[in-house]
Amino acid sequence: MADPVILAVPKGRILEEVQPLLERAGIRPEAAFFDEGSRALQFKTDRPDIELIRVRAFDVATFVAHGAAQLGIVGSDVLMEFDYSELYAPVDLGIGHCRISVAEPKDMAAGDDPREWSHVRVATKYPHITARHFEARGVQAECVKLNGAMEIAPVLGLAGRIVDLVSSGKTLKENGLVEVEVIAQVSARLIVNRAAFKTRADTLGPLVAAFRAAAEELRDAA
Ligand SMILES: Nc1ncnc2c1ncn2[C@@H]1O[C@H](COP(=O)(O)OP(=O)(O)OP(=O)(O)O)[C@@H](O)[C@H]1O
Ligand SMILES: O=P(O)(O)OC[C@H]1O[C@H](OP(=O)(O)OP(=O)(O)O)[C@H](O)[C@@H]1O
Repeated sequence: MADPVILAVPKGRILEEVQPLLERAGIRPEAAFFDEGSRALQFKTDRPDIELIRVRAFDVATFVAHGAAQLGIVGSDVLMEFDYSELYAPVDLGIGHCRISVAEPKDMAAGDDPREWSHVRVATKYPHITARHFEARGVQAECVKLNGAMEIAPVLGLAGRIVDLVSSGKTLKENGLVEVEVIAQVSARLIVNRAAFKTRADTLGPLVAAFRAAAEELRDAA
């Protein structure tokens, strides 16, 4: 039998929303997959032709782009940041909804007009998205790359503004920040390695179709 297809899934907050999607797509992972306490990284499913790996969100795209995994589930924020030509993103899965935004301290926003910015210093996990956004606006942007907890940067003077994901707005609020510009809406996508999509079309074609149908069913049920 051919090697199993590897589906890369991000650990963390998306995992909960992935569960009904996998179920509807007809893939039942072994129990340890949904156990956040499990230290295993690779998991079997009830289908001998499909295995799962659980990796960091940004790394899902890397595994699939290099063909180490053939399929992945990843936020469109990650695809916007890396722009991998080896990836094909055929299905919007309708989960992991949030937006990527510019935020600044509440006090600063009171007397600030983003249309008047000429230079900004921004703390972010997304330096490429940030650079592209401000370049298109004709604003000179200096990025400080962080891997998390961007919200603490303005109060400590690391950068006046941040670019980060916002969903309920709770994280911004609790850190005295307000959203001043929305850069893009974000949701999770199914990604496929382009070369594998050709060489393993018999397995990957039906799987892409199953995820498309599962996402539509969940959208209709919502
Ligand atoms: N507040 C949110 N609401 C909805 N979706 C989100 C939210 N935050 C992140 N996401 C989505 O989930 C993905 C993973 O985000 P998460 O915050 O779990 O990553 P992380 O904890 O920074 O990852 P890691 O620490 O593993 O690198 C993001 O790429 C994004 O698409
Ligand atoms: O608007 P909210 O609903 O508050 O969500 C926004 C927060 O969610 C994400 O972080 P997450 O909780 O995934 O934590 P992490 O990035 O620190 O892992 C994001 O980086 C924000 O900090």
